[in-house]
Amino acid sequence: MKPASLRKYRPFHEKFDIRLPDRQWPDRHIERAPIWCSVDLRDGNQALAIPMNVEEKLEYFQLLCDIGFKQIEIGFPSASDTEFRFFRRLVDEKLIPADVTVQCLVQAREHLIQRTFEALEGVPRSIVHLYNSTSPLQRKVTFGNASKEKIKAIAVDGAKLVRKLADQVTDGEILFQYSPESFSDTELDYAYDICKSVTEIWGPTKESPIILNLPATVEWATPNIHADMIEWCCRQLKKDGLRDKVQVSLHTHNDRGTGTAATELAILAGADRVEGTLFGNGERTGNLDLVNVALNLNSHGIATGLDFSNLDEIRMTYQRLTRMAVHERHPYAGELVFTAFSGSHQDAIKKGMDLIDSDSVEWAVPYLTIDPQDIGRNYEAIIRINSQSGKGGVAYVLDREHGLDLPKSMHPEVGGIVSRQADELGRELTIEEIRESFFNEFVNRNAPLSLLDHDECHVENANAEGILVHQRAKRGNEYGWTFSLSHAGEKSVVEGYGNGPINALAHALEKRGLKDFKVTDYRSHAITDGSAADAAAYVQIVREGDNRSVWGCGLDPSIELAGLKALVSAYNRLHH
Ligand SMILES: CC(=O)SCCNC(=O)CCNC(=O)[C@H](O)C(C)(C)COP(=O)(O)OP(=O)(O)OC[C@H]1O[C@@H](n2cnc3c(N)ncnc32)[C@H](O)[C@@H]1OP(=O)(O)O
Ligand SMILES: CC(C)C(=O)C(=O)O
Ligand SMILES: [Mg+2]
Repeated sequence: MKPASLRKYRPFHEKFDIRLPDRQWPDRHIERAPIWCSVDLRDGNQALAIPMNVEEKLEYFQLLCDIGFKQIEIGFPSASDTEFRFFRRLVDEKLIPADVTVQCLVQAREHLIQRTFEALEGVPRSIVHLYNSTSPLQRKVTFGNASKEKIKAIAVDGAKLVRKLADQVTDGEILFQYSPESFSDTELDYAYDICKSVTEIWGPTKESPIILNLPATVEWATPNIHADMIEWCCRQLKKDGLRDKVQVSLHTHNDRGTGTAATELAILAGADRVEGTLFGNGERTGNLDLVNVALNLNSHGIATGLDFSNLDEIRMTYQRLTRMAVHERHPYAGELVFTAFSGSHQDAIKKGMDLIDSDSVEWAVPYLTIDPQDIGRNYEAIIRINSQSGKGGVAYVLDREHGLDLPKSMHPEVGGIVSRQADELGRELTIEEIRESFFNEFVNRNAPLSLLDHDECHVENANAEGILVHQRAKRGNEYGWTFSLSHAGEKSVVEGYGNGPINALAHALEKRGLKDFKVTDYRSHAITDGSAADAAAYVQIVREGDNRSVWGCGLDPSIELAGLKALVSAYNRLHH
C-alpha cells in the first residue's frame, strides 16, 4: 500500500489519456524560429510582489522593442486603472513602433471586454486575447461545478462580443486570440471543441488568421505529453480545414522545471508561435524563458529575430524593473554559466579556445554550447581559479589576462603553486592575485644571485690589410660576453662564452663555481597586452645530481635581457 503522500497523486496514464501512436514530432527537426510574443508586461507583471508602475512598464516595453519583439502582450487593460493608463500612454504618446502589434488580455466577461475595447481606441493594430478556464478541476473548483456546456458558452459569448465590438472599430485593425486556460489538464476533445466554436465565430481566413493559444497554464505532465496534445490539435485543425487559418500558439509554464523542453517539443509538434517572458518570470515557477529558447535555437544556427547580444545589460534592466534576481546558473544569462573552476574543464576549454583562435569557423569548445561573445560576455570570466583549478586554467588566465604564454612543460609547476595558494586561502583568487603569485615566485628573482650588468666582449684584431679592427670576441662558434654578477653579496665580473647570451651566462657561472645545473629549455615571446615589459622569456634548468628541474621567467623590454633574467630567476628558485 502506497503512503498517503503518494496516494493523493494520480499516475500519468490515468490523468492524461492521450493516444497518438503515429506521432510525428519525435522525428522532426526545428528548422526555423516561431513567432515570438512577450507576455512580460502581463503574465510576468501579474506575478510580481510589486507590479511595475507605469514608468517602469514604459521602460520595459522599450526594452522588449529593442530586443526585437514584434508582438507584445502589454497587459490586462480592463483589470485596473494602472493597466489602462499604461496602455493609453503607449497609444497617446505614439510609443508603439509601426511593426509592433500590442496584445491585450481579457477574461471572457462582458464588462471587461467592453472596457478593453475602450482602451483600444486609436491603436493601429492590436490582438484581443480572450480567455476562460476550461479544465475539469477549474470547472469544479473555480466555477462551482459548472457544466461543460456552461463553460463553453462563456467562451462562445465572449467571442461573439469581441467579434461584434471589433466590427465597430474603424480606426484600427483587430486580430483575435483565444486561450482555453488550463488547456494542459483539460480533456483534449473538449478543449478542441471550444476552440473550434470560437474559431467559427471569428471566421478566420488564410490572409487573416486567428491565434489559438494552448496554454500549459500549469505544467502537470512530461514534455512529451504536451507535444502529443499540440500535435493532436494541429491534426484536428487540418482535418477541419482550419490549419492554415489558425496560428497555433504555445504558452508554457515551468512547474516541473521543463517549460523549455515542453516548448521545444511542441514546436516540433507543429506550433507556430510561442509566448513567454525574459528569464522566465511569471506565476509560481514562471513562464517559459524566451531567452533560453531563442538562444537554444541560435546555438543550432537558427536566426530568431531577437537580439541578445548585450544580455548582461538586458538582465540588469530586467532585475531593476522587476526586482527579481537571475540566478548565477540560469541558462545563458547567469553570471557563472560561462565560468569553469574545475581543472579538467579548464584544461579542455583552454585547448578548445586556442584552436578556435587560430582557424576555425565552427564553434567547438568543450563545455561551452555557444560563444560567450555572441551575447556580449567576454572570455575573461570563462576560467576562474580556486582550489579545484588545474594548471591549464592558471596558464589560461596568465595568457589571456597578462599576455604570458607559458611553455606547456612549465604549466604543472606554476599551476601547483597557484592552486596551493587558493587552497590555503580557501577561496577564489582574483586575476591580480594570480599574477602576483606568479610574479613573486617566478619572475625576475634576484637573490642570492643577481645580474648587475652585461655586455658583449670585443677584441682588437688586425684585418687582411694589417689594420686593427674592433670585433666580437669569439672562440670557435661561441661568442663572448662579460657579466657583472653579485652572489650572496659578493660582486665579480666574469667572462663567459656561448652560442647565445644564456649559455654564455651559464658558462660564466661555471667559471665562478656556481654551476650545478644544465639549461634544458628556453622560449621567449613578445608581450602583446601593452604592459610595461615587452618581452617574456622562460628558462628551465635541471640540477645535475638530484635532477630537480625548475623554471624561471624574465621580463624586460630587451628580449636578450629577459632571457638572462629568466636564467637568474631559475637559478635563484633552485637555490632558494
Ligand atoms: C492563467 C492566467 O494568468 S489568467 C490571467 C490572470 N490575471 C489576472 O488575474 C490579473 C488581473 N486580474 C484582475 O485584476 C482581476 O482578477 C479581474 C479584474 C480580472 C477580475 O476581478 P474580480 O471581478 O474582482 O474577480 P476575481 O478575479 O476575484 O474573479 C473571481 C470571479 O470571476 C469568475 N470568473 C473568472 N473567469 C471568468 C469568466 N471568464 N467568466 C465569468 N466569470 C469568470 C470566477 O468564477 C469568480 O466568480 P465568483 O466570485 O462568483 O466565485
Ligand atoms: C491567460 C493564459 C494564456 C495564461 O496566462 C495561462 O494560461 O497561463
Ligand atoms: Mg500564463
